[in-house]
Amino acid sequence: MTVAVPWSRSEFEAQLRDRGAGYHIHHPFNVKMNEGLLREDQIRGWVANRFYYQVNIPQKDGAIIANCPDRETRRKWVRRILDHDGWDDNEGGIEAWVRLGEAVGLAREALWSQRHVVPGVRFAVDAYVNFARRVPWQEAVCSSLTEMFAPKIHKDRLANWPIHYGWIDPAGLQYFRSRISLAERDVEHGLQVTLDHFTTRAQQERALEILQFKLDILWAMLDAIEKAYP
Ligand SMILES: O=C(O)c1cc(C(=O)O)c2c(n1)C(=O)C(=O)c1cc(C(=O)O)[nH]c1-2
Repeated sequence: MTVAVPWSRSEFEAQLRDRGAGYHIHHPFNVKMNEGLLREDQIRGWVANRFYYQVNIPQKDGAIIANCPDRETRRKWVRRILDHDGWDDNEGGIEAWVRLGEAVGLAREALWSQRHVVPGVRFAVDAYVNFARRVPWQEAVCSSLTEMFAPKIHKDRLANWPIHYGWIDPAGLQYFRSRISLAERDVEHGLQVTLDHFTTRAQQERALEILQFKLDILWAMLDAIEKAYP
């Protein structure tokens, strides 16, 4: 039996980055959003449904920490929880998302009630959190690497929403602005863990499968949102 040679670190990273072709930036609903083709109720539907992702991210990151015996990793990973939940005077990403909601005409209570969250979005997000709970922490870290592709999607929104959606107060877009540098920092750490841990060719291929699983979660969310707001 021949055993495939592992990819070099840089080739492995290139393979991971190639998976960006399947990122939800290319989903028809996101393409329409970016081109200014969505109605107000469709934008509101997306914001209300994505809130379910936002509020679950800290629980997902808490699950990774709960499974991780390495103090150095935990010291870095815990920042992600604070980024979303906030601390002291920093209101955090979840509150910034609520402000985005208000800017598109959704009451704070409408977001927090989660009454607009459709089943497909709930199932997809829950699958992500449950994955992080049950797999080795390095695999859960790997699943966060869709964030490699997120700065571009945030930048697109910052560039295009003010042009196409004049009815949205640009101050509401602060969440997207804040995520660009945070995502870059997160990816640097997540990639380092992934490149260090998945070293045999079989493990590297497993990492690509994990990344695809996460890409599918994001894609399935937009499928469900697109269907709910035709
Ligand atoms: O708006 C987006 O398209 C998008 C995508 C992703 C992603 O790729 O998972 C994240 C975010 N935003 C985001 O804001 C965020 O905080 C975040 C955390 C994570 C993660 O997997 O830990 N992904 C993402």
